[in-house]
Amino acid sequence: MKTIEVVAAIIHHDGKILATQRGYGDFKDGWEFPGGKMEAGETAEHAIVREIEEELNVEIRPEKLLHTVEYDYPNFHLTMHCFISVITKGTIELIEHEDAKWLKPDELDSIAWLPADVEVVEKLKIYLKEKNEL
Ligand SMILES: Nc1nc2c([nH]c(=O)n2[C@@H]2O[C@H](COP(=O)(O)OP(=O)(O)OP(=O)(O)O)[C@@H](O)[C@H]2O)c(=O)[nH]1
Repeated sequence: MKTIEVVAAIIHHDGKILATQRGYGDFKDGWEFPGGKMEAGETAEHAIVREIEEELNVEIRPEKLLHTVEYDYPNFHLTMHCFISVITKGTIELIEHEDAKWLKPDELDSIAWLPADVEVVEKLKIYLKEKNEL
């Protein structure tokens, strides 16, 4: 099975977490962390900054690799590096997504995450609990 390597940003701002809704493809309408596929020769940190600028037109700084999830979808294996990130410049614009929500920590279970993200959300809840934000 082919593997795709993806980076995702868990954007943490004013005590909330950004979730974005896919506007196209097999997982249309599913909720995810914004991001996308790494390019050849690129570091994960570079890839996440590039993807977020392309998708949301903001500059971010990845602060911590929270988790790398490995997940088998029917047609491919996903390796996804998820970075807790902060916005350093700009205001979010939805260039590719159909919707976005800022979730309070206790609202993280209120949306239908993509299958691979469920494990990431569990790790995120542990991280937020350790910071006394949940
Ligand atoms: N960005 C992102 N992708 C995720 C998440 N969870 C998850 O399973 N994925 C999967 O990882 C892949 C991300 O690649 P992508 O965003 O470049 O997907 P795409 O195929 O729509 O992009 P493309 O059309 O530009 O190639 C998709 O298959 C997507 O379903 C997530 O939280 N964020």
